[in-house]
Amino acid sequence: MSGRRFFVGGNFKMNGNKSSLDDIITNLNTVNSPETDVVVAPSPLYLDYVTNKITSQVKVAAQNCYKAAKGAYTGEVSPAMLSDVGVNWVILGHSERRHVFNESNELIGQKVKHALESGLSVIPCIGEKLDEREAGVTEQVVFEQMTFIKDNVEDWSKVVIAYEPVWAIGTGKTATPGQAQEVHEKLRKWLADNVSDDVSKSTRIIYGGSVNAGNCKELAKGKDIDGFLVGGASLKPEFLDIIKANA
Ligand SMILES: O=C(CO)COP(=O)(O)O
Repeated sequence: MSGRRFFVGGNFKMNGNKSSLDDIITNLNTVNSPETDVVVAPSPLYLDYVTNKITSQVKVAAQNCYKAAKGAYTGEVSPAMLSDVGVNWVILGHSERRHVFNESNELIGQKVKHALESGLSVIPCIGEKLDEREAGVTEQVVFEQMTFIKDNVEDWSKVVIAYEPVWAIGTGKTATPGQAQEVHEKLRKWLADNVSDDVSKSTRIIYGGSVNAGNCKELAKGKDIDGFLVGGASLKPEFLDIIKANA
């Protein structure tokens, strides 16, 4: 056993309203998986709503935040504001932030730094696009993304890395357990070589990209796969099965 607690995140993306969130919360409030960390990330508008209704066994994350505590940044949310409403986790550098909203490695690094300094735990996301995988540069891409993250982290106990190959997100095309494990193993070695053995052994690396109730058990067998970041299936009752994938 690795000693790394299984971790399952649900990224609701820009989905849900009060009524559908109520259904999801009712379902999640039946969760009984004390050995697993469960975190859900609703739209920022509903963070307070979900935080107030969900069982304390499930933590709440933001899907993004800015790199400053306050100021003239129209439309942005700060880590200080998240803490103020009881949200202690944030996803940063998600593929949609990188590729739809053009967030750079530099900006993501700055956000990671500020969020950690503000006391949040972070889930930085990395992953290659299809053309990059086909060109054989997956490692190069994810290692470069990791470098910008690493340079901004002091306390790795507050970091869960999410490997999400862009070509597997929302496409129904999951990485095979072998493909996912291969990259996770390389990322763990990268952590050993570039940070420390301790950090490599203790940091959770979770997989995201079309995870569902049908494929989660096989994926969870990968020795370097410490859980999942789930999109579409986290909005459905099957999310509970994914939470129990390693049981
Ligand atoms: O982007 C994801 C989670 O952050 C994955 O999304 P899907 O599970 O919908 O492919």
